[in-house]
Amino acid sequence: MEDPWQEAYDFAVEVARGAGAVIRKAAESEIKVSTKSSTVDLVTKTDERVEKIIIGSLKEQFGEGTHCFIGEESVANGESCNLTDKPTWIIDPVDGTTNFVHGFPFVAVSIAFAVNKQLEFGVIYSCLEDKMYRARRGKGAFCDDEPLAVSDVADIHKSIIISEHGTDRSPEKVKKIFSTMQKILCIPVHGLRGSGTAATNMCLVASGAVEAFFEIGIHCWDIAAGAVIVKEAGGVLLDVDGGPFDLMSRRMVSANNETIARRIIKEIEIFDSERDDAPVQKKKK
Ligand SMILES: O=P(O)(O)O[C@H]1[C@H](O)[C@@H](O)[C@H](O)[C@@H](O)[C@@H]1O
Ligand SMILES: [Mg+2]
Repeated sequence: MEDPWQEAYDFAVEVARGAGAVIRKAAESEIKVSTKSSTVDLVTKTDERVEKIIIGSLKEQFGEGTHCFIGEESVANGESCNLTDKPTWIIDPVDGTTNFVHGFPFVAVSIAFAVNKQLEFGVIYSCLEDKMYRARRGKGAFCDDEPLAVSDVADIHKSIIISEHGTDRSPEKVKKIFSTMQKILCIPVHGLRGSGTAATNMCLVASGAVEAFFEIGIHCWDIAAGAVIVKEAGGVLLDVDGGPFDLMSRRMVSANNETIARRIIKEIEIFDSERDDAPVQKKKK
């Protein structure tokens, strides 16, 4: 078959749009909040409901047996987070749950699709802004129907860099995060930013609004769709140690070009973050 995944890509766009409409509606009512890995790792009924809607629609369309699913809330409820060679959907139903809870206006639905561990496409619907970002491997990145291209800034002094603080507030990690930010700010760069959603941050890199986004502690569902979108917009992805990008490693630098990425990497103070695909019995509580 010439183009085996086009139908799946088109369907993912529609599913993401529908999921975003559910989130927008839920944002109008009272939001009940629970916590997951820490007291600042928030989850709501909407996260769970939207993930069920997305996975339910995908299963109905493509069959249960042939496709695999890695979803943020399913993993939180004990399902496996192993990326195999099978066609696999990687889903963050509400990226930016803290923003959603507080009414901070960046919340995204993130859906990616990988085959043979290679990301084939990514769809990010920034649902409060009503912007649909999408990209297919080898076929370009778009916001709505406009092609996306990363910024052409090569001088770090003329850049805006995004990073986030994550949800692990152990003092030694927070110290490293702030020390890294301080060093980057003092390069100096034009500014540091953060939208509160990794998916949206990657769309900002892809659209040229910022030069880079990096974070340690994110999960595969936060960045899988964004990885395709950044790459197809002409950007680069690297590990925070300068090695190749590894989707399951929970760390990443995405940038408009390698010069900017490597300049940031020089300043990053790396800390441990257990891999998404770490064997379950070895996972720390
Ligand atoms: O939990 P959600 O809102 O899906 O994802 C967020 C991560 O938890 C947080 O660590 C990260 O900083 C934020 O960018 C991300 O999108
Ligand atoms: Mg997320």
